[in-house]
Amino acid sequence: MSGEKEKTSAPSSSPYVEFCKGVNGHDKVLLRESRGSSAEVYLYGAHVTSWKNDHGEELLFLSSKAVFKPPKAIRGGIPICFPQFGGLGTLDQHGFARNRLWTIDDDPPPFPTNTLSKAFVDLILKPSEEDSKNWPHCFEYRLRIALGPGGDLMLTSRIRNTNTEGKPFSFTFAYHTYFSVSDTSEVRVEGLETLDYLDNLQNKERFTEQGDALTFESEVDKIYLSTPTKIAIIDHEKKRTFVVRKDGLPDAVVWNPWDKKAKAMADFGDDEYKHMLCVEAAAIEKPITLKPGEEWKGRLELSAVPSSYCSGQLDPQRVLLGS
Ligand SMILES: O=P(O)(O)OC[C@H]1O[C@H](O)[C@H](O)[C@@H](O)[C@@H]1O
Repeated sequence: MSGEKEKTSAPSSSPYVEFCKGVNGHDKVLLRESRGSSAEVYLYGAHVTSWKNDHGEELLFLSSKAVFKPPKAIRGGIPICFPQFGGLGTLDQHGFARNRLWTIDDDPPPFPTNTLSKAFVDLILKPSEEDSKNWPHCFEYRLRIALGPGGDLMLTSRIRNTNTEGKPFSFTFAYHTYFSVSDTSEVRVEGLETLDYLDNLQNKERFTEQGDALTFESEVDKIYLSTPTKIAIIDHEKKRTFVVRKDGLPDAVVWNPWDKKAKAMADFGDDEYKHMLCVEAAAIEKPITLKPGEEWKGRLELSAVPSSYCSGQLDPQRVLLGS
């Protein structure tokens, strides 16, 4: 019958997955694990904006000045940088995936995973007309965001070249994670010592990192190359260690804007640089090339474990070398 309102099949919520509205009415998905951990992701940018442990503590940094208004990307959480990291190409900074409205993928191809997580959502992005003008490639980008039984946050990207005329394409990529920290002066990063890096503050010149954990006293913007699958971010004050586990992502960007750049960013509080650190699992030095039909998978697994040197509960080296 004409005029009948078309029924949209709103996805059905469950105790583990709730579809709701967030800031400025943007569609948001809430993931909840049975022991109390939770995460939030906006369909805009497929952007994780919150990840809380089972005590309800927020583990990701989200700027108090974040603008939830397209085309601006949300400042904080885990922006998706695809199909271009930074200014390494002809597209806008970090590509367009973080500035697009993704949709729920209600019929994803089978997902080879060993997690029993019920708290997950599958999102999908395909190129718009506009995107195809600037980046003339056919792709399907499927992203699964899941909370593991222990509250770990897992992001799995599957990007397939769906081009039918035989054209391959290449891209660079990052999960641009903003970790919430007590104070940058209390933070050290283990796992990147002695590695080579490109310094974005020195014309991307290549250097070799010194031999012990990274500490922070000024602006840092470094692309570490061929990094281990595990990196530890130790917050001494909070007695908490973030463990970044990554697969298919050989590089890692470490970024803190510090005071001058913080003041220059309208969507970032002047003092917020003290309470965040970006450690971004990435594929930058060697762009990923896909032939038609080929699929790339990039996995990020974040966990937050109690760590206190005095109690000897956690030795970062054990975490890095352990399972
Ligand atoms: O402001 P954005 O476009 O989100 O970029 C924020 C930052 O992202 C990455 O960390 C880059 O290495 C930095 O050079 C850039 O400033």
